[in-house]
Amino acid sequence: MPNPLPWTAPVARGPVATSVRLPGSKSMTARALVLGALGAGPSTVNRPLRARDTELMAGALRALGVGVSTADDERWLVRPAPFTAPATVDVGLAGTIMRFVPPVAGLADGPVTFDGDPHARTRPMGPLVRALRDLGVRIDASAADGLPLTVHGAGRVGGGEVVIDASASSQLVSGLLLAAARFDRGVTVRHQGPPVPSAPHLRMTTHMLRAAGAAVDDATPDVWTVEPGRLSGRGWDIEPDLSGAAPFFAAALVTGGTVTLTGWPRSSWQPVEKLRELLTAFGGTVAVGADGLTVTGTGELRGVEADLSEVGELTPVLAALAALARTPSRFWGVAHIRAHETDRIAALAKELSALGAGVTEDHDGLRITPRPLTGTTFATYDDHRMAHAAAVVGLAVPGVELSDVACTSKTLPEFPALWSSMVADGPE
Ligand SMILES: O=C(O)C1=C[C@@H](OP(=O)(O)O)[C@@H](O)[C@H](O)C1
Ligand SMILES: C=C(OP(=O)(O)O)C(=O)O
Repeated sequence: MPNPLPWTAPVARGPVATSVRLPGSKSMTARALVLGALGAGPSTVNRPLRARDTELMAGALRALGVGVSTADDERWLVRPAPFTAPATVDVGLAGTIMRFVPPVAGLADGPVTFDGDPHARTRPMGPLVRALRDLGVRIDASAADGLPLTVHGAGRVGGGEVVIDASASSQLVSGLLLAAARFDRGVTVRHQGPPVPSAPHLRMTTHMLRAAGAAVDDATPDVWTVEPGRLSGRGWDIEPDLSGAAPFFAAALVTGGTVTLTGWPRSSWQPVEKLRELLTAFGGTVAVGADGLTVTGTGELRGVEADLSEVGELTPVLAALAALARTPSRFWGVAHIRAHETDRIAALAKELSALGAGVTEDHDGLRITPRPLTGTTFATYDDHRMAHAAAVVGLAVPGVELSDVACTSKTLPEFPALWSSMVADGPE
C-alpha cells in the first residue's frame, strides 16, 4: 500500500475549462491482460492503465509464468506460457485480481497463494471459491472462504455447470467466464439470488471474450455459457477510463465549466449512456465530438433520484455532486458497494455529514439533503473514489483536507497532479 499523503483539495476560482487525456480503463486493461495470458499467441495492450491495480495484475500473471512486459507506457506485451507454480499473488485491494486470477490459477501445475491488503481479506470471495470447487478446483481458504487462500492448480479444470450467488459482485461471474474457454468442458454459470450488480461490466467481459474468439451465450438473463476453445492473441485498444473521468466531469458541473476527455472512441464498452443520463439529470450537458467526450455544466446542480446498480463505482462522485446540489437526492441499488474498497455507503454518510450535509444511510443507498458545508478533514479509507468525492466537494468548499490522496494510485496515480492543474488553469 502507498504511504498516506494528506492533501488539501484546491478550490476552483471559476469555471474549469480543460481537455484531459486519461490513461486506459482499469477494467479493460485487467481483462486484456488476463485474456492475453490465456491466449494461444502473444497479445498487445495498447494505451493501458498503469496504476497499482494493473501493475499488480501484470505481477500476478508473471508469478504464474506468463511473459508480461510493461516497459512501454503505450503498449504492454503479453506472451502466454504454461501456468507454473508454486506462486504467490499479491492482489493489493483489487477486486479484479482477487476474482479474475484464481480461476486461471486452477490451470497452473501446483499451489498458488493469494493475499492482499488488510481490507482485501474482508471482500467477498466465498461464492467464487465454492463455484471453483464445484468445477473441480481444490482450494484451501479460511473459514469464511475469503483471502488468504491457496488454489491447488492441477494443470486442468474440468468445468461444467455451476450455480452462484453473484449479488455481492459482478466480478465473481466475470472471473469464471474469463478463464472458462480453457476449462475442459467450458462453463455454464447460473446466478441465483438478489440481482447481480454492474451489468455493463458483465457485458464488457462477454464482448472481450468474443473479441478473443470465445463462443459465449448470454441470451438468457442470469445465465452465461462459455464453450471450451482456443482464445487468440490480439491487439487490444484500451479506451480512456470513464470512471476515472467522472470526477473531472463533475468539476465541469460544479464550476459551470467544460471538461473534454480526449481520445474517446466512437463506440465504447463502458457505460457512457448511463453516465450521460446521470450527468444530464444533475443539469449538465454531455456531447461526443471529434475532440472527445465533453461535459459542460452551469454551476447549478439539481438533486437526482437514481438506481445506481449498473454503475455502483460512480456512487462516491455522484454523492459529492448531490451534497452540492440545490435539491435533495436519493440513490439506491448499491448494497454491494458496502464491500468495495471500503463500506462506501457508511463512509460517504460519515464524511459528507461531517462537512454539514444531511445524509441518511439506507441499506442499499443514500439520501442526501444539501445544507451549507464547511471544510474539515475528509477520511478516504484507502479508497481512490472517496478521494475523488472529497476533491469534488473541495472545489466549492474551502478547507476540505483529505486524510490521504495517495490511495488514488489504485487507478489513477496522476490524479492529484491532473486535478491541481485543472483547477490552476481556471480563471485568475
Ligand atoms: O469487472 C470489473 O472490472 C469491475 C466491476 C465492478 O465490480 P462490482 O460488480 O463488484 O461493483 C466495478 O465496481 C469495479 O470497479 C470493476
Ligand atoms: C470497486 C472498485 O474496484 P475493484 O475492482 O477493486 O472492485 C472501484 O474501482 O471502484
